[in-house]
Amino acid sequence: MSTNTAHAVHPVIGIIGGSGLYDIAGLENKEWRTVVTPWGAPSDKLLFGILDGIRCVFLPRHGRGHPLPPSRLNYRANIAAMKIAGVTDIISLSAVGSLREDLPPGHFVIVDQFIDRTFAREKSFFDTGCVAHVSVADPVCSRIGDVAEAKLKELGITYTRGGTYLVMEGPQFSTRAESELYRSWNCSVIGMTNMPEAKLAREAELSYATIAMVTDYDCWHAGHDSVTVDAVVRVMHANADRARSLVKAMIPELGKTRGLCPAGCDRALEHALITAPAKRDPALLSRLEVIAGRVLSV
Ligand SMILES: CSC[C@H]1O[C@H](OP(=O)(O)O)[C@H](O)[C@@H]1O
Ligand SMILES: Nc1ncnc2[nH]cnc12
Repeated sequence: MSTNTAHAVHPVIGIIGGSGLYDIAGLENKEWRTVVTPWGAPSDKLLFGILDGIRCVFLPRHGRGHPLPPSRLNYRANIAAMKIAGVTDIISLSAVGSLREDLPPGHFVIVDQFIDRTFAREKSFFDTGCVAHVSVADPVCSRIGDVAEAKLKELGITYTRGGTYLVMEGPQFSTRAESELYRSWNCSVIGMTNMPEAKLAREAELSYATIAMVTDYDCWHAGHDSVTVDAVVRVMHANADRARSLVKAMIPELGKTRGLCPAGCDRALEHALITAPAKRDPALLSRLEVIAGRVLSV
């Protein structure tokens, strides 16, 4: 890991909790605070606190009590709120269906690719009047993935490093034909939320990684019932303690003072802006300040 102390980063760890994970354990000085963003309201208040001396910020992705479906999440507000809160690194925790025999319920996957099949969501902070194209060739931060892997090993949690997460629109689960199609594409797991979340985190120059927790075999497996919410919730309850232990173990390592992200996540906008300064829309620029002020002000 780079120790470029010329640019010392004191990390603030963001945790986005998915279905079944509406808080995190062990936080001290906890406070739920409203964070206002230029893109509207995030899913809920954010829970600020300290864990092992490291500043942490938790957001329940669907809100406490799960009132929000995947297509109605304000992904831009969620990521902007994390950025405004000073977060540098995001651990995304998600319940997923398995598309592979060797990824049974209870298994954890450190996702490294996505196929984004969502179509009814705002996917960028940028727009007419300020266009940017960031790279998402490697959509997650390998540095966070390395920490996750080391801690999963220490905790004895069965996991797989690497795998493609198919992001569907939902809210209905897949048809069997869709499930088989995604299997033929070599996808590992399926869920409804991590896109555009990961793309937006990249635009906001936040390091982001997904720990996917398998809850079911979707609907393709002849030996298992098709997925239901009951089954997902049952397995998530069993997984939740392990997810909390994992987060608690990752934070001291991720929270160490470091240099710039070796994976480049914190510099994603450096070669991404294309709109000529004279053609930029001042109203959009002022909204973008919290996300891209670092590159827009130079
Ligand atoms: C409750 S099953 C479907 C639901 O669970 C997953 O959410 P998350 O990624 O926030 O854990 C999935 O993507 C669906 O939104
Ligand atoms: N089978 C499945 N499809 C989509 N999202 C899910 N979340 C958990 N299981 C899922």
